[in-house]
Amino acid sequence: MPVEDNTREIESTIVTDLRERMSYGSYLGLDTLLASQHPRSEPEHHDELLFIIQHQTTELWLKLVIHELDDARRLLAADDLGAALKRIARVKHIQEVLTQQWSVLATLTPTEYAQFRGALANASGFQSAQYRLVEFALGNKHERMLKVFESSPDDHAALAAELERPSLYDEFLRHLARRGHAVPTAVLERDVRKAHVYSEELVPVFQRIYEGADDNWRAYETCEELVDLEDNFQFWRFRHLRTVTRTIGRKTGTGGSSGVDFLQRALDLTFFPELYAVRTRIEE
Ligand code: HEM
Ligand SMILES: N[C@@H](CC(=O)c1ccccc1NC=O)C(=O)O
Repeated sequence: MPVEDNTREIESTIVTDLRERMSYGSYLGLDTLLASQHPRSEPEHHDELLFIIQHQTTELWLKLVIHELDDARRLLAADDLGAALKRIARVKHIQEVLTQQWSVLATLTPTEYAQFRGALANASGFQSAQYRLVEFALGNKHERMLKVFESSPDDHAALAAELERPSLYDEFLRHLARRGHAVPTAVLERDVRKAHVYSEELVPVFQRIYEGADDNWRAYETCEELVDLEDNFQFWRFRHLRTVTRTIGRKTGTGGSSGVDFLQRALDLTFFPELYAVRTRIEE
């Protein structure tokens, strides 16, 4: 039943004196967070705030993705597959939010973007340290990507450390080997500083897991979670590519790349190639 004045009574027990107490804003650090949007266009272009917030929200979610992937790797190394799966499931949901979020930026027309693009100078998403950390954590290592971070020592150090760490896939494959699966030695002893490359000998390992799913349920489930993760990552890359195409066409990127052609080539990259290869071998 709607009340007459259409106003909710503020209950008398509600805490209103926050002088000596921790508040919502102080807990969340909102003074810093909400003072961190600095449009560069002059006079300020209305749509630059959208552009900044779209990137900042992405970076916040990427921070959580890194946190979850770090813990998923720790749990895989401890052979705790069930807990690792929970972390991966959360990452999948974040990826879905990030992919959906492109529709907000798609409200930016090419004309509007052109009016403040100059203010971005040579800044580019290519310089996102957290995005590169996630790519590395998933196994798309590329040492030369570090060069662009030489001017920010903390980011450079974080990426250099990540380059040396086994990826999520490396940890899963090591776990499978400990459980008696015939993961090739060359795969287990690979140089983790390099991108994972397709191993023909690894496919039968997954074939056995898929054929005997009932006996390897957790491993089977993890395989499927990883496929979801890679699919989701590609969906994000695709939406980025389409947004770039509709916003700047075939212009070169502010980061110096060819633009859409460069981004298109990222769609040929794969994190877990054997998990896709095994599908061809599933008996009918
Ligand atoms: C109108 C919006 C956007 C345009 C026109 C655009 C354009 C581009 C272009 C041309 C590149 C290639 C590098 C370069 O030369 O600059 C690039 C890379 C990249 N952008 Fe964007 N971008 C947009 C929005 C975003 C957003 C919202 C994010 C989220 C953080 C983002 C993240 C990235 C990342 C991570 C890369 C590197 C991709 C890779 O290495 O494969 N971009 N972008
Ligand atoms: N590379 C984009 C500029 C851009 O999108 C951007 C600029 C500054 C900070 C983040 C960005 N996002 C993704 O590349 C362009 O060429 O228009």
